Amino acid sequence: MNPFAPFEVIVPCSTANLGPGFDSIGMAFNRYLRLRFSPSPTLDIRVVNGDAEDIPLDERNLVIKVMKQAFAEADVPFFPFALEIKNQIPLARGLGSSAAAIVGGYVAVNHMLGGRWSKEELLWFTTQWEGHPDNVGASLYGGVVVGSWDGEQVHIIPCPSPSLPFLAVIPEQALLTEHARGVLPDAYPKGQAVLSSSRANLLVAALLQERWDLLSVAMDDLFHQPYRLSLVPGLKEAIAEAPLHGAYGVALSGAGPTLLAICKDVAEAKSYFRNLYQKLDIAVDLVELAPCDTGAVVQTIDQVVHQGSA
Ligand SMILES: Nc1ncnc2c1ncn2[C@@H]1O[C@H](COP(=O)(O)OP(=O)(O)O)[C@@H](O)[C@H]1O
Ligand SMILES: N[C@@H](CCOP(=O)(O)O)C(=O)O
Repeated sequence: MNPFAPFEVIVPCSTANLGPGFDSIGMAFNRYLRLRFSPSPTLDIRVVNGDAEDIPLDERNLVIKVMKQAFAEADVPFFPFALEIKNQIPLARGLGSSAAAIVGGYVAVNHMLGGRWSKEELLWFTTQWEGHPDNVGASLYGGVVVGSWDGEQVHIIPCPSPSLPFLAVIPEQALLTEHARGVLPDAYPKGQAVLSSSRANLLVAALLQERWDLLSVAMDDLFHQPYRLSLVPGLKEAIAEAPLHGAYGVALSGAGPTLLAICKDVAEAKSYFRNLYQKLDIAVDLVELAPCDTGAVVQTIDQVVHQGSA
């Protein structure tokens, strides 16, 4: 058994895409995955509370798979420990639960190994695992991130979060990201790609210049949302109607089925979404979220350690 002082990794959830920023833009919010590690002679995984009832409590657990890979990258043999999972991030709803687990696993190994990896290296490892930098970038850095990954190199620019109310509309039915990526085309007609890319550019400029009036146009996407409409009841109506009912803009959160509304009047938006999903006979949680501007942290008994050297 390798001795280490007990510690906790705290990782924020994330939304990805914000519409046309597909696989590129992410944003962190104040719902967290907490992983508490302590020494143990055997691998002992417990879910203390929260949304993690369906996850395996053995070596098939995503956090453990990621940690084994991280130890292998570091050329250090894996050793057992006790892990308590407290999870506020709903699973398979488009709020980056898997990215949080991946970031949490790498950050934990980095801490156990004395912080050998920089933040950029942690971003590279976690992006390679997830296949896109939007969720892992947000969970690692916090705030809004704009990034790019070509399969070899990853670049992320963290930007400030908008000071606006955010509303997550979280349906009870799960949707695995793998399934929602499977419905996307392999190629796009030029006009469609150019228009969607121009909206992504407009979105970044609108966020930086606080041009909230442009969000409904700038969040209109042609890369993924049209193909996911059939998997997400309510998405089509919400895109057309929510900007008339308290939202500056609305998008599918990640691969869905959660919708994320950036609000000018959160009470009006809540009332709109409540009515919409009542008509569709789908149970939803309406959750107000606040931006999380710090990414993953490690907390020991007496200190908070921000991850990776800058
Ligand atoms: N805390 C966790 N511990 C272990 N596995 C997790 C954890 N969080 C998520 N997962 C795994 O990730 C899956 C969901 O990932 P995904 O389909 O990408 O959805 P999302 O990331 O949008 O929540 C879960 O079904 C589970 O297998
Ligand atoms: N860009 C990805 C984001 C997936 O996010 P998740 O939270 O649903 O895993 C995509 O749109 O597929």
